[in-house]
Amino acid sequence: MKAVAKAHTNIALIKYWGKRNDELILPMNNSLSLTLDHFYTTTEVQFDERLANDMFIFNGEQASEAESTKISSYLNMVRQYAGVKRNAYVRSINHVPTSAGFASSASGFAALAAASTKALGLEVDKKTLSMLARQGSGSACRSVYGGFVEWEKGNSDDGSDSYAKPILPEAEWDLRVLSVLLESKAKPISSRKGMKRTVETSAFYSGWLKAVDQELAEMKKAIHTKDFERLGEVTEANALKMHATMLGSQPPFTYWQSGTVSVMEEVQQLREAGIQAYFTIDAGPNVKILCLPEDEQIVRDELEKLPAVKGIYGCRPGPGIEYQDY
Ligand SMILES: O=C(O)C[C@@](O)(CF)CCOP(=O)(O)OP(=O)(O)O
Repeated sequence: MKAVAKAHTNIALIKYWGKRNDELILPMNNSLSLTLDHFYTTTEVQFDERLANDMFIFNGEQASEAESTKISSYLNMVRQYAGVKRNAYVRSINHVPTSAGFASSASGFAALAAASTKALGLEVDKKTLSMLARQGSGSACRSVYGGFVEWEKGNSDDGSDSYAKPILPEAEWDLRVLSVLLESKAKPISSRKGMKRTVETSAFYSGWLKAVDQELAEMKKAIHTKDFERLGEVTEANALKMHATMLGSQPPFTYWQSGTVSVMEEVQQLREAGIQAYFTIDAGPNVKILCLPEDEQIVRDELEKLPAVKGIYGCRPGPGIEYQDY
């Protein structure tokens, strides 16, 4: 059987930063994200007993050795879950401007989880799909739903209570997320490595955990009351706390570059001029800016003046996983 699924990227507003179980990808804290419309992955999966081994075509090319190993071990987990041994043909296309600074692992593993289970004829509910996607990459579990989504960290050792749940559908609040692409020099430390070093060595990690639940509660209140100013304030404060934990790690590290800081300063100046713009930053130098639709153009105009800005991609709240006919 063959199946095709489409999953969108998401941007965390309350960050997932730190695991309590590396193997099952179980987080230390709850996180909350917004699924985006523009950036997505479409993945086709076909299981066929005639295949001698798994085959991957990624963005039209044979996947690298490292990529193939990663996907194959993920498919082994799905095969074990389904009780089958057949190999698979996987064709994935990332509609994410490769350098846009949006990690495509979230949309990639969400689409792979959906297409592989569907290709095996499994009817999995969204909770199960979220738990399967989580085992590919933590943030992928949130892309199962559209709009605002919370990832419940869970407390069990087997991860059976660690999955995403919808908070507010994408059609309910029309915001903008501008992904600002900066000239990035060094290859940042991967989020997986970065969070591991932080959990194991950071002098500030306990402060992160102490603050995050309160910030999450404040953000959920801001979403339910559509208080954009509060949403932005909490988003920015949470991102800064996450990045502060890295500065307290051994050895210390940061993803920020001079261009990152120049965008942060511009956002502060926009607010002083009365424009409601707020930033968040993930495991890389690029910055994502939250603003209201009516302010998108002025925010773009000001950011484009910055020498470090190489591109700006505008996104709106996007949908959850979709299966495609073929
Ligand atoms: O997205 C967020 O909540 C915050 C971050 O982007 C901050 F940078 C981390 C995402 O980590 P991910 O790539 O999911 O890690 P994995 O589970 O080790 O694969």
